[in-house]
Amino acid sequence: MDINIGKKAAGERAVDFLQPGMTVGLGTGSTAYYAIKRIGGMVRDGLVIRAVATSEESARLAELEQIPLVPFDQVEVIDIDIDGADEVNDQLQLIKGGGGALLREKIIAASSKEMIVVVDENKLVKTLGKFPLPVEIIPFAWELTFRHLVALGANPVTRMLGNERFVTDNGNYILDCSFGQITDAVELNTQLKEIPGIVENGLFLNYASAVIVGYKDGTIKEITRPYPATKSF
Ligand SMILES: O=C[C@H](O)[C@H](O)[C@H](O)COP(=O)(O)O
Repeated sequence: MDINIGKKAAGERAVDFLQPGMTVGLGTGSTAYYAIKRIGGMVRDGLVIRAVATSEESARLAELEQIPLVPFDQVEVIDIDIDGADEVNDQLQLIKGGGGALLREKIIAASSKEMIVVVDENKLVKTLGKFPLPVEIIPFAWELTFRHLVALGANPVTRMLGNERFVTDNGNYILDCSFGQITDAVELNTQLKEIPGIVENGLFLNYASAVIVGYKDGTIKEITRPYPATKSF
């Protein structure tokens, strides 16, 4: 229960940065949930914004909350993206995709002027890699992609949902990859991008503009990037 106090504090605080007229990216997961819920309350109280969702799950929540959604292809730029993370290091590099939403999350983060990451205190790490890195792969020849990842030392495990393979919103599979401590995330990201069959991986290296950390006593800490995020597309 305590953990949700931190998630709620962080998720709700991020919403303070919204301004009327903005286009907002709605993240996925149990922390972004609190941001979406608060945005919903503000919209019902008269705040005019429009939003794009990073997953079907977040789109459903936004609809319940009466937040106006626009299809991503009708949006040129997103003002603020509020999203969670599975791990954050002190360079504001992230692992994301614990909920399987990494591909749309990365597309939306890359299209956003600001990405505010909301996490509870347990997500802060010195070195990325304790949380297995989610890698989204296309079903075609997935065994071959799996073998490429084994050769890279990824120890991949196919994500399951009950007895079936987990399938993303994009119709793909997820391999959860344990590389051990990821000391050079930039190099790993480059290596993963060279493997055919990988659609995207959960390393978000230059996206977060700020991280809001929520603690179990309800306090928050805001960490801003000392230099502007440079996004590579
Ligand atoms: O695919 C899911 C997303 O990347 C989530 O934002 C991430 O897993 C963090 O989720 P939560 O806030 O539930 O820990």
